[in-house]
Amino acid sequence: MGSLASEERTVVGWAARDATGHLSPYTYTLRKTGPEDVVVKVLYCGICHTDIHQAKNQLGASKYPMVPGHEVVGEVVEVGPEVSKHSVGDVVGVGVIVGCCRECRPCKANVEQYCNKRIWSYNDVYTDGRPTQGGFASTMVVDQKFVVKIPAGLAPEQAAPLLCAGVTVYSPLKHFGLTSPGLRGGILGLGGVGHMGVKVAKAMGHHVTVISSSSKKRAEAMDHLGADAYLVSSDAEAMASAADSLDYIIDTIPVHHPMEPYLALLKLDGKHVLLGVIGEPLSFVSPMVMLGRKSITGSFIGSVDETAETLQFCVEKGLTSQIEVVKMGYVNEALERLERNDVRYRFVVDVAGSNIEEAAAGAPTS
Ligand SMILES: NC(=O)C1=CN([C@@H]2O[C@H](COP(=O)(O)OP(=O)(O)OC[C@H]3O[C@@H](n4cnc5c(N)ncnc54)[C@H](OP(=O)(O)O)[C@@H]3O)[C@@H](O)[C@H]2O)C=CC1
Ligand SMILES: O=C/C=C/c1ccc(O)c(O)c1
Ligand SMILES: [Zn+2]
Ligand SMILES: [Zn+2]
Repeated sequence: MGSLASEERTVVGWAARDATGHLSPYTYTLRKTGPEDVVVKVLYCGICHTDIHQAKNQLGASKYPMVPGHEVVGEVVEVGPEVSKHSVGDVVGVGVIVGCCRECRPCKANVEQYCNKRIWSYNDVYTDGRPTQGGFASTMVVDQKFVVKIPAGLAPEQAAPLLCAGVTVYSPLKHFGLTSPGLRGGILGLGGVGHMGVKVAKAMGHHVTVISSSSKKRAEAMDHLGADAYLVSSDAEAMASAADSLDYIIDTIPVHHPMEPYLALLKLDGKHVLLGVIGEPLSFVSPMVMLGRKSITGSFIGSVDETAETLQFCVEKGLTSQIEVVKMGYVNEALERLERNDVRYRFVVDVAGSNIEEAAAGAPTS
């Protein structure tokens, strides 16, 4: 590594250049190491459905070139002089957020993901005016506040999906008081976030029903993930017999979908927690929530503290994510397969094992 803060680093990432969302090698520079910055050599980075939403401009605010990736596990290779949380050699994680104002109510309450001045790990602008770029890259420079230690006992590739998918389910269960054993939960959409939902909810002692768009994942859900029941959402009879049975639903569907069939599954005071990013209005008639005092709410990832808690929870409970590890050269196929619901359940890119700097020699720069 070059001497501390002396120069900007030139790194290689895989970037989308337009709304096709196709990623290709891209060379760019990172800021000099600031006093509170940690330089992270990326080892692994998970592929979240949000990476598709962003790379393909499905949220309408994408800027290119864009290096996605926000389930980043890496090794600390350099620290700024005022870094106290991390040391060179630590294995650490970086998630969706890399900056916040530190002054607003959410920041003071340590739920900085709800800061209106949050800085996203990619497709955003950092305090120095540069674009932020994510974890499908050889290296990131990140403020120590947004870097979590990966605890001993978690393999780095296993830890990657916990940094978004894992904490995204852990946080609302905790926040909404849904951690007591014996609760009956529904996991709607068995993908990257949903499969962590099954695992986390089971580890909390819940009775877990997977609600899926097909029966394809039934055997795995019941036999491997430990779900207690499995509903196919188009099976009207099965859905009707499960009416009024769930304390909560964790809804991870990434596209527009009807709400009423799922609201009907909730018991009195049941909660429907929306996690999927959907850019069109969802609809339901008011008696669907009035008659049963049901709540429809949402939740956004989790704080840095909750991320550390999620990692610890997974170590203590022996939870692992179910992943398919791929090289960076496969990332576009992986994105396509994720989009067509063909992964069990999270792709994780072996970034360090893909030699992207060497492979990209001669690739286009900014
Ligand atoms: N709120 C937050 O903080 C976060 C939000 N997200 C968002 O959550 C959503 C899910 O992310 P992720 O788990 O990575 O995505 P995945 O694609 O891995 O999983 C989504 C699952 O939803 C189901 N699904 C997919 N398409 C459809 C469809 N057309 N109709 C009905 N069901 C469908 C599938 O499950 P099945 O086969 O069982 O039907 C699929 O596996 C995304 O919108 C993502 O952006 C992600 C992370 C954090
Ligand atoms: O995957 C993590 C990000 C999720 C997300 C949630 C809500 C929203 O408006 C986004 O742009 C992203
Ligand atoms: Zn994500
Ligand atoms: Zn703030």
